[in-house]
Amino acid sequence: MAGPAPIPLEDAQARLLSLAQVLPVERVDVESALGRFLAEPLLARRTQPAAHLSAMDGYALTKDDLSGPWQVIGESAAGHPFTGTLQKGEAVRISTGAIMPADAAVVVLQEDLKREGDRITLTGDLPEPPHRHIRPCGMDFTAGHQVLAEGVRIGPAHIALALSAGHRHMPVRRMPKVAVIDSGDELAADPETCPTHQIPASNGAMLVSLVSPLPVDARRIGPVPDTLEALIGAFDEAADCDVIVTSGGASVGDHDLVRPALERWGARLDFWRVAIKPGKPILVAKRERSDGGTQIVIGLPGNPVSSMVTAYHFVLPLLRAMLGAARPLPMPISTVLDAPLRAIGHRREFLRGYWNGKSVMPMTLQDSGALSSLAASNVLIDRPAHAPAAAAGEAVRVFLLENGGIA
Ligand SMILES: Nc1nc2c(c(=O)[nH]1)N[C@H]1C(S)=C(S)[C@@H](COP(=O)(O)OP(=O)(O)OC[C@H]3O[C@@H](n4cnc5c(N)ncnc54)[C@H](O)[C@@H]3O)O[C@H]1N2
Ligand code: MOO
Repeated sequence: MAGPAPIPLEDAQARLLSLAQVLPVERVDVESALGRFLAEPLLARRTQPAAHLSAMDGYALTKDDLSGPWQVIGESAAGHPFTGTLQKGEAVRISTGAIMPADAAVVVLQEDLKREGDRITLTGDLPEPPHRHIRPCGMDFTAGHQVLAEGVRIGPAHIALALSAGHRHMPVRRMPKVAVIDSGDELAADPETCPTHQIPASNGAMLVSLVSPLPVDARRIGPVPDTLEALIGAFDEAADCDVIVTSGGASVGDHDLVRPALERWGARLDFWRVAIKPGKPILVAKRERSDGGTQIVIGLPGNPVSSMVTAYHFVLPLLRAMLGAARPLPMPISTVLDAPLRAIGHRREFLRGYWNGKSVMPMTLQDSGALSSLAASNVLIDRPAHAPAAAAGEAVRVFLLENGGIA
């Protein structure tokens, strides 16, 4: 069977994302929200700074008394504000982060003053403009205003911002349950005792690792032999999952049983075959569960690089969409080639490469079975269908892989 004509990547991604249902909201401790996606806009419950603060260590003065000398009459330290009144000819010692005395409007750096006992005289420059070293009340945010948008992925600074804005908890989406099924008679579960007619099952572990930086509850099933019964048994094992990912058995061979097994299991095929290389035989199906929930199955091609590339462009975006991400699809960056590339055929290609921060070197070995060059890569070079040959120095788009970093 030849199969349907492959559809363009963007169309396939749009179809998949239209199947995605955003998961229900739950509230979590802000401190454990790293990597989650904010489910509702977060409004500040307080103003920050809550008062005018000094941004430097020095002395606070009133605004029209800038020639000195001045008498030091007290101190405003962080956490211990000065509560008295400040007159002309007087100064308050002030530290970084401390509240400005009510009557003060200028902070002179201690480096620009000489102190003898409680008397200070100007030896350097006055601040220009005079309020330069003051952080005004509400500079960062004010109560009632939005500090974080819905769909933002929570990183370290978002955690600090949410706490500063007065939140101990934040709303996020429930973690999706994901099952990854390795399938194929040739797959050995134990890599240490793998005979010549088999290969160690490696895609399942790779795919679970790929999704693990996202807030998901992912597990691996298999390896499962090439029979309809075994595959249906594996799907049954994943009956509690929101997303099921298979690898292998997606193509047109006699032993490629994922599509018939899905049909028998009660899933409906949405699309099969996308015009990308590697990864053409990818399929997407949907199943309505008896409890009213929906399961999405993504059948990835078995070649390890095809599995990785299709998981990058389909599985990760689907999970991000279900988690409520504002931007589920990956964004490429632009760089230049270190070596020439050949012309491209009718399928858009994603070539493996190493990006050093300035330019990208394509891997010599581009076979979709080559894990060695995949592991040495940190980007996918995006070559459009029918692109002519490209010379070294030409601009290309690359997608950054989270593949062990760039060290
Ligand atoms: N006549 C045709 N043959 C093929 C076509 C086609 O259009 N016509 N498409 C080719 C393309 S493109 C791809 S990609 C592969 C994908 O096929 P399958 O998804 O059916 O994958 P398998 O045949 O099961 O396996 C391919 C390859 O990958 C190894 N593999 C599979 N699963 C794992 C795993 N879990 N861990 C490690 N390695 C795995 C498997 O042993 C094979 O070597 O089909 C082409 N054929
Ligand atoms: O599309 Mo296949 O994934 O070239 O190897």
